[in-house]
Amino acid sequence: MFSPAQPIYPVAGIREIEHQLIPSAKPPLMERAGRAAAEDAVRLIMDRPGPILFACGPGNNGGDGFVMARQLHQAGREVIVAFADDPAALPSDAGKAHADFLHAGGTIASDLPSAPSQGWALVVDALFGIGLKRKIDGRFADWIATLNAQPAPRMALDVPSGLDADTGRPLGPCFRATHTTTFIALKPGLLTNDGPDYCGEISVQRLDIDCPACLVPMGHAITPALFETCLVPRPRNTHKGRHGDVGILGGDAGMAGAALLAGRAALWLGAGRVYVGLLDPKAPAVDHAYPELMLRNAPALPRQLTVLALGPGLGQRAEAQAELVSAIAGDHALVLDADALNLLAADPALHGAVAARRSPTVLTPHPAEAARLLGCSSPEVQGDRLSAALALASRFRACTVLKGCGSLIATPDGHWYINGTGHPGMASAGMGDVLTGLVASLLAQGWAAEPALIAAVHLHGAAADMLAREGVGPIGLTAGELIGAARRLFNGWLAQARHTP
Ligand SMILES: NC(=O)C1=CN([C@@H]2O[C@H](COP(=O)(O)OP(=O)(O)OC[C@H]3O[C@@H](n4cnc5c(N)ncnc54)[C@H](O)[C@@H]3O)[C@@H](O)[C@H]2O)[C@@H](O)CC1
Ligand SMILES: [K+]
Repeated sequence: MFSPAQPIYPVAGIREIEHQLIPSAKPPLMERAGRAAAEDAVRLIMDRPGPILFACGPGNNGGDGFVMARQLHQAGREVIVAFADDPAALPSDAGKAHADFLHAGGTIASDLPSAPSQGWALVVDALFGIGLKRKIDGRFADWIATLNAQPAPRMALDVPSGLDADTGRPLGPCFRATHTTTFIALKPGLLTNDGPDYCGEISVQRLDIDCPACLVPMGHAITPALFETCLVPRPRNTHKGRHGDVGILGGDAGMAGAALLAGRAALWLGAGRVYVGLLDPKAPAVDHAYPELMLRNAPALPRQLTVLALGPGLGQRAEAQAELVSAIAGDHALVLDADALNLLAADPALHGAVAARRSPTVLTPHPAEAARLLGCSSPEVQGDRLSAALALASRFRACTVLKGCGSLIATPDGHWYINGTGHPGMASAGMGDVLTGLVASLLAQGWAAEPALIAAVHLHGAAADMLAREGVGPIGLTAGELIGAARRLFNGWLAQARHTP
């Protein structure tokens, strides 16, 4: 069985849940959070000897730290708590947690003590959570530097201090956790941008609450459960005409490989027929390594296609621009990638035509392409990846993936998803072309755009992860190698899926 897709709430959504639940929750949410974190800590450090160091901040995140420290102290662990603010200024629940810790016999230091000779068993960051308002500086910045330098497992409560929980952007100095225990639900910033580098392994402690209907749009972390209903075996009585005709259009001089990679990915994931239209007039007429691909000069590409993917190796010559105009006008499903996106960005007159298409459109920009389409800079896109993906999906009425660490998928209806598969070895040429081929293939086989894009993005990363486990990568993994792994994995998913007739 596939594990269920976990909900993700932006900070405003978590605040709404807290607002609804905190007044009546028994035991209080902070008590539950601290206890759950203490259980995670025990699992994490098992028999590792030595004291546990806590750095507690001036808000409720600090309160979680006091509860957790009290739990571990009462369980017989040596805990050292650093807290340098005025206890009277703590919010009420945190003030109570502070008092309870002292009452249980705990002691509090006003600065981080020097490391014990045998080292800390664990360091716990309870400085700031979702209440972070600005860059951390001064004493807290010094504390974070000291904590990050400890050769011990490092655990963050709720969010690594310094990380923006919505965007995954460190606002300045940031705790670098090896484990993050997050409360109530995942937040987008833990999963995208720099978030994964700062969070380490993440565990979600729901605190036994039922998330009430939340006013803020909610996303999901992708698992195959999201597209399981599309993983349907083929009838035995079938033929290639029922599994879609894919056209890949691109491959200008020197870039034929990009289009060929996309074509092979489409074929190996099950498309019925794959045509590759190449803009380079001197392009070969056959791919001898993969003769199943039907190569054409771009003008001779059949136009009666189920899906056209425009972009891999396309270049930006006038011919490419003309292909973009005609592709947008076609009534097939359309995937726009790479230079097709750059050409679209440069011609705002086409934007309305994309949004008005009746057949599904999928956009696959990386941050620089997204920035061109939105008329802003890449750092602005990276500064709020979720908003950028949602804006593109809405503006072009197209399912959109904003690629990069924690790829974000947004739909025109405002649904969004974050992908957790993949690794840094995928930062290499041709990976995007393969993704384009995978999504085109699923569209060709009748998948709706939303599950097709979710599945292709998840599969793309999961195939890379599988190869890395087998020793192929992370470093040195090539895009071509990914295609066979994606095929293997996808067939495994098909075999695993529960089929409701
Ligand atoms: N309210 C509750 O009962 C619960 C709260 N929870 C915890 O509480 C956290 C949120 O608590 P808060 O809203 O109090 O927020 P935080 O504890 O994250 O931080 C808020 C405090 O830090 C200050 N601050 C923010 N940025 C700063 C900076 N850069 N430098 C110096 N000071 C800064 C604020 O002025 C405020 O005093 C969650 O992340 C979670 O850990 C959980 O225990 C669940 C229950
Ligand atoms: K924290």
